[in-house]
Amino acid sequence: MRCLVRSSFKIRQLFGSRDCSSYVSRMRYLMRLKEDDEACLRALQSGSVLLYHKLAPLLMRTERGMYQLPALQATDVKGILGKLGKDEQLLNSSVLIGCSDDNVPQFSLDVGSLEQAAVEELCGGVFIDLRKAFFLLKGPEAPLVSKGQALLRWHQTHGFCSTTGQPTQRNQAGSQRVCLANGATYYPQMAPVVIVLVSDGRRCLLARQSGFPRGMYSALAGFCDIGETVEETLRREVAEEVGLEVESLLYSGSQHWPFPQSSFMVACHATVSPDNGEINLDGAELEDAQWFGLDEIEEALQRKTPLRNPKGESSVFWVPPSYAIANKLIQEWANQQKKS
Ligand SMILES: NC(=O)c1ccc[n+]([C@@H]2O[C@H](COP(=O)([O-])OP(=O)(O)OC[C@H]3O[C@@H](n4cnc5c(N)ncnc54)[C@H](O)[C@@H]3O)[C@@H](O)[C@H]2O)c1
Ligand SMILES: [Mg+2]
Repeated sequence: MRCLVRSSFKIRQLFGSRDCSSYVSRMRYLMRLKEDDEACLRALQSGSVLLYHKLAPLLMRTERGMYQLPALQATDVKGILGKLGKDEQLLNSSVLIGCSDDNVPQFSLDVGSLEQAAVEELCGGVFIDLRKAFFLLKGPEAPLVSKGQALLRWHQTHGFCSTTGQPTQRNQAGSQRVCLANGATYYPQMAPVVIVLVSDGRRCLLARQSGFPRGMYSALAGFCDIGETVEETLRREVAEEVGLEVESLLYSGSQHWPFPQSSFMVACHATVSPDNGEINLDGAELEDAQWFGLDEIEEALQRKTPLRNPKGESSVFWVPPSYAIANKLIQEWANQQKKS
């Protein structure tokens, strides 16, 4: 199996236009905040805070009917806590998630212990389940909100050491937890997943699980087994799910995917021989898998929202929306086909 990586091209494309010195200073600043609890606590006082209620992020509706993240500062959050008669110390349980381009440290905080409606009223926003919120936000706000939720979720589910059973204690940034009994350090985790768009040179292969929304087909995906390389997972998943033997692969990009929990999606293109393209479906995981030609794919890519039949279900073929890395793979394949 051949493995091709468009490395130098990719690196220039991703980072070429950035102001390198300010990027480096921002990353060094974040690094320091992860290591220095007091510096992180000070940074929090002048930082921006994304609020969540039981892991649902707070969004604001704009005058044009769109949604965005409210620009809350730490002082705003203290004001809200004060008005609700709650201890300002709750702010200190915020976790560090990044630093904006204009050097403002960004945190996320779950206020699930407060009354949801009261917080919404004071903020002029609404807490929306991430599955919906993710698709309502534009640009870098969607990955930021999913990162904030992923880190909060990890803390909520890793309060105890799996060896001693004793409580673990977080650092101020929330980048790690330590067991006070045996000193074991735990770091936030993502589960690696390979997502692959298989092509036979003329058509691409998309599949659907029974739980997908009606009519939606996506690229094949699968979790990496422990000890596997990306290449091995890709080859195994394609063999398991559709019974095909991959001949070559090409890395495309990656994405943090928050559903159902944090996955690290590694996206690739792969080819199979057109002479051995007969699909042999694993019915336990997939409901259907089909080869699609360029015309069908282009039509599906142009469908912004799926068409609905009178029962409210989509009856046509459509593909995941632009935020999903599956969409990027399908788009790349279509562009490549049009060139050749
Ligand atoms: N962002 C995108 O464009 C996109 C597109 C398709 C799928 N996905 C995501 O890819 C992920 C994996 O796809 P899949 O469901 O086909 O995987 P899969 O083919 O590996 O099948 C899932 C099964 O794998 C097992 N499994 C092994 N390790 C696991 C782990 N760490 N967490 C959960 N289950 C594990 C479970 O038995 C589970 O039922 C899904 O979470 C899905 O949301 C993302
Ligand atoms: Mg799968």
